[in-house]
Amino acid sequence: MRQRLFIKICGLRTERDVDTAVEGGADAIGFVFSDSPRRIDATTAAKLCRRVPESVLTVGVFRNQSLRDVRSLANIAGVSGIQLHGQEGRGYYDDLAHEGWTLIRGTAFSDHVPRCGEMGEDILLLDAPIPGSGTPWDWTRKHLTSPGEKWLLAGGLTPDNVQNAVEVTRPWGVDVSSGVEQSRGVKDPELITAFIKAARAHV
Ligand SMILES: O=C(O)c1ccccc1N[C@@H]1O[C@H](COP(=O)(O)O)[C@@H](O)[C@H]1O
Repeated sequence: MRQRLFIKICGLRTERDVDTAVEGGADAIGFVFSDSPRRIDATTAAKLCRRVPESVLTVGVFRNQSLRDVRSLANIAGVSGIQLHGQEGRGYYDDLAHEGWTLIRGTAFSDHVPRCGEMGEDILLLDAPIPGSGTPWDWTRKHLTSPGEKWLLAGGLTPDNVQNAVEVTRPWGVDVSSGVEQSRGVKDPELITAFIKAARAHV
């Protein structure tokens, strides 16, 4: 039997959107703490995190920020996971290891398929070159090499294409931001619900 697909909804900023994702069955939700139209301050994220059951992973998303800022913002928000989406090196991951966070490494897909765990991450996220842009990459090339067990497909996913994307690439999970928005940075609850339903409808 096929394993349950892990679903992360990223770039949340309101109580309504957090509740919709959790009630819809998301396994993880993301808060963006780097430059982005979805950026949220850590105090607001902390209030939102308090609405989320422990079974749902709360993730702070960072990009080329200092370790000091990452630790500080993640602690204030009270997230359980840290997603690094820049050029953070192995030493950066080593510094964060053993501090109790689930570490997600976001990286653009290229001809060299990275392996989950090679930088010390718990989950690998394969994305388009510009994260959060809503641009899909050529998923059909992924199957040339498997990136390992725990990897998330991301980049331009929508309620309309996620089922096909999952069937083609067979990821451990999926991550979406733009594809569940009514305008840049503004989530659409109906699209969040539709995305989760469509992602879980794969065969
Ligand atoms: O969403 C952002 O603005 C963002 C900023 C900095 C790093 C990562 C960001 N988002 C991540 O991008 C992917 C895919 O997004 P999309 O569905 O193509 O819009 C997702 O994993 C977000 O975590």
